[in-house]
Amino acid sequence: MTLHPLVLLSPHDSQSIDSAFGEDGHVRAVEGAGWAVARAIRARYAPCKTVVVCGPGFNGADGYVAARWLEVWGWSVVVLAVAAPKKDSLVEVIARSWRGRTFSEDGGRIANADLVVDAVFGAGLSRPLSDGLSHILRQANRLVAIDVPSGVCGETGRLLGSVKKAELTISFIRPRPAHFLEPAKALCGEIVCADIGLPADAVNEVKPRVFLNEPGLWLLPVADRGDHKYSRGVVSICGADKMTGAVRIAAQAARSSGAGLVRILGGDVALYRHSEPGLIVDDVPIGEAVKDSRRQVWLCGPGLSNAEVEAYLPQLISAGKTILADAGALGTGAEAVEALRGVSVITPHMGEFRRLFGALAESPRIEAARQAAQCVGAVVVLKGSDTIIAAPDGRVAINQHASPALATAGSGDTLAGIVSALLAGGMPAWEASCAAVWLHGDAGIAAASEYGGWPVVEALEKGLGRARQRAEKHQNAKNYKNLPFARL
Ligand SMILES: NC(=O)C1=CN([C@@H]2O[C@H](COP(=O)(O)OP(=O)(O)OC[C@H]3O[C@@H](n4cnc5c(N)ncnc54)[C@H](O)[C@@H]3O)[C@@H](O)[C@H]2O)[C@@H](O)CC1
Ligand SMILES: Nc1ncnc2c1ncn2[C@@H]1O[C@H](COP(=O)(O)OP(=O)(O)O)[C@@H](O)[C@H]1O
Ligand SMILES: [K+]
Repeated sequence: MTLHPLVLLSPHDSQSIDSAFGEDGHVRAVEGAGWAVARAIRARYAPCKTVVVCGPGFNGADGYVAARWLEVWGWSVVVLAVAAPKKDSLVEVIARSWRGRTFSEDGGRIANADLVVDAVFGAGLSRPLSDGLSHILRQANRLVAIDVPSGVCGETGRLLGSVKKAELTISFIRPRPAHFLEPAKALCGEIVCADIGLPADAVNEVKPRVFLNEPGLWLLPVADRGDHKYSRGVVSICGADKMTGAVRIAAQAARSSGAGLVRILGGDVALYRHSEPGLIVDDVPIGEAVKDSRRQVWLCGPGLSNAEVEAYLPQLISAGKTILADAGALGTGAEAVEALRGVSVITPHMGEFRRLFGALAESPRIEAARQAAQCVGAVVVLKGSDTIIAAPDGRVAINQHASPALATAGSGDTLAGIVSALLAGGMPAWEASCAAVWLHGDAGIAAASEYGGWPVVEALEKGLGRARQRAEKHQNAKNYKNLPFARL
């Protein structure tokens, strides 16, 4: 058994791995980690005046090993030991293998160095970084971080103090959630992940719950000779009377991402009938429509008023439909949360999330999304530049594959349409949501390159067929070449 390539390691997972290493194994792991750090640096920088700032734990230990290798390769290296390792600890033994110049006071060395290596604290930091330490690191001109820039909480991406931005961050085995979560993400620079070996026992110890959202985490259904429109899936969308554009955008996105049939029910029926000819428009009561067992998947929310949501949502829930609730269906406070019980997926942006869940919005986004998913019993897609997809069972995916070009009105409706199409295609809710976020991001990246960075929302749907094709290609690849970090 191996660890899935898309797993992101929490500090807790790392501790489980470290205990599986045993003492000898741990020394080998630190040797491997320090060597990887030195190699990653050597591959990117010419030999220069370097200060390695070492803390008291294993992050510091990696720093001592990296210093040793850089010096072997002829670099001018000094260590600034900002805290001594614990007496008689393994870190102390490893630190002694560094025989070069060591200082305990900065004395202006950091400001004068060409390169500073931050080996002070790793991802498991539990207390805020002291002002003294952050002052020292902030003087660096160019910084390379081991594991995470010191002061970053590896699990949540929160900053525990004032953190200096790194140009390069080198992590081990698998990246950390923080490497892809704001605000930490913006401070990590290029991410390199080094393979330092993993004891077989460790794989069983790690219970991965956080993943990078890339093809291979999920599998899209592929086109088959025997397909017919019902096998590809039917999406039904609750029609709005006034904000009809949102409904049409969602409908087009659902069709462009593979739904066999998309129907709009109610709202401004005349307008919908005169819009895209591929749409089917119904003017029957919702109570009638839910009796059709082929119409299992419903999108409720884009463009809808409160009154419209009240007319649709309870009937859909009591009919046991698979529901995606977005926009207008995401109301205010505990009563609105209660009204959502029974839906499969909700897709709030941060404003909608705050309105629904109040104080929970103040928690780190990954924790907030996970708790909200447990609270509603639905998949929560917390949108943003680092969209988080949380399942009620605790699984979380973090999406990187996106573009700021998506920050345009109606882009959320596009996403809702894609999720609906994948649900209708038979994917489970979390997988459908993850895949949809990736396809949406891919369409955004493609539209940005085609329209000079500033596409209108209607351009997104045009990229969805190709996005799906790219996802199918990558999801079948064994080598995971297209990840947003380099591998060593
Ligand atoms: N499994 C893995 O992922 C591996 C991780 N390795 C390294 O191991 C590191 C983790 O090692 P540790 O768990 O020793 O963590 P750290 O090296 O971050 O050190 C934690 C130590 O600092 C103290 N501390 C925490 N916050 C503090 C604060 N604000 N002020 C002062 N002291 C504070 C703690 O009490 C503890 O003694 C990783 O960052 C990575 O560099 C590698 O050596 C090999 C394998
Ligand atoms: N800077 C960004 N980088 C990547 N994706 C973004 C960015 N800004 C917004 N998005 C994405 O665009 C979509 C916007 O959705 P939403 O706010 O609901 O828009 P609307 O309600 O106008 O349709 C979300 O999927 C979000 O993740
Ligand atoms: K560090």
